[in-house]
Amino acid sequence: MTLLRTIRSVFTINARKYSSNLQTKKPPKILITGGLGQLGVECAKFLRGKYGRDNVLLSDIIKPTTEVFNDGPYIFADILDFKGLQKIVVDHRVDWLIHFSALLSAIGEQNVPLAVRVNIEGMHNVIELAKQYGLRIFVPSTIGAFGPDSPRNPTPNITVQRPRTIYGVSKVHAELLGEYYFYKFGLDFRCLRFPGVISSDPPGGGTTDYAIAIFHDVIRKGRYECYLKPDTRLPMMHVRDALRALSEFLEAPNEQLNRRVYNVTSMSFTPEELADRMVKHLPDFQITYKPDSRQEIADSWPQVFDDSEARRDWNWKPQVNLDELVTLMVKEVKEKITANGF
Ligand SMILES: NC(=O)C1=CN([C@@H]2O[C@H](COP(=O)(O)OP(=O)(O)OC[C@H]3O[C@@H](n4cnc5c(N)ncnc54)[C@H](O)[C@@H]3O)[C@@H](O)[C@H]2O)C=CC1
Ligand SMILES: CC(=O)[C@H](N)C(=O)O
Repeated sequence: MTLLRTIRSVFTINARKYSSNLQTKKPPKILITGGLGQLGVECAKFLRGKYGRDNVLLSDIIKPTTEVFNDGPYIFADILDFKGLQKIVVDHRVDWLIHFSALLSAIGEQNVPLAVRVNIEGMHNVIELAKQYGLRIFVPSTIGAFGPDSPRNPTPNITVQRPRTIYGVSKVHAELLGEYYFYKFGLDFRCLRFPGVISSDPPGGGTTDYAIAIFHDVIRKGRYECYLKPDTRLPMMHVRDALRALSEFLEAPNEQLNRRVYNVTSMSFTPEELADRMVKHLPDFQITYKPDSRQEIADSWPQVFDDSEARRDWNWKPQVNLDELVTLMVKEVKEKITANGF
């Protein structure tokens, strides 16, 4: 059999398996790695609403809160332990893998060897795992996969990628490896490049974290010291849109996808513009600016992200604009502070 025919037949088998799943409405069994970070818990809630509580397995290497533990299945999974991952996929009959484990941009610069292990070695493990067991695999990439040589306003889907953080380098590596496995082995690899994702959960140590921290500090203390300059423009998105993008993209039929890696975004704003919109809800707060090493990272990232290919191929469309994002965040952060003092 020629290589091309082999790839086609792997595809046909996977596509048949999935379309028969859709016809019988058998929901996929989904494993989320790195699930106790900013995105994982919300993602599990969202997907459990869609596919059923027991069909979404949340995993991480840290101990879950009682609330997370009671919310649905949770297991220990270290992405650096290949055999452990194999056992989970077999024991739980996993169909889809959502790979969230990572060290983000700012924290990655503080521990480069660990970022290499988690972001690069970990990626090697999960992609081999997905290939071995015929899983559909989703790996998020980021605006951080671009660098100072990339066009910044707008940044198209295909352009120069020369990031200057280990986080960015590891994400470009993940994108390329995933595309390679797709072409070589027919692996159903899917990847979205997210902008800064905003939610009320604590962020994991990125450059866009200010847009979350500002709500917590202003609501609790009435002031915020921002580590980026007031005019630093970055692409952003509310978590509601991010999870909807992930879910719609995961469900898109293969025939609709011209790429395995897509830019997605909702909006772009600066700290100053965000603070201006917040004043409507929280009139008396102070913001000061004290740029640190994250400024250099932000200055090398896209300012405006071009997601026209995602809009064209699988009908991506954001729903939450800046005013709605501020309204949602004020409400959600207040609720979180009341509930657990965070
Ligand atoms: N939050 C954001 O603004 C954006 C996130 N992304 C991507 O989405 C994914 C999830 O992001 P967040 O939830 O914000 O990250 P996070 O930093 O909040 O969470 C990452 C999780 O990975 C876990 N982890 C670390 N080492 C591990 C290991 N050896 N085995 C298993 N898990 C391990 C950590 O315990 C942590 O819970 C990441 O891949 C990130 O690059 C992409 C763009 C934007
Ligand atoms: C945009 C991201 O990937 C993340 N939030 C970070 O700032 O590192």
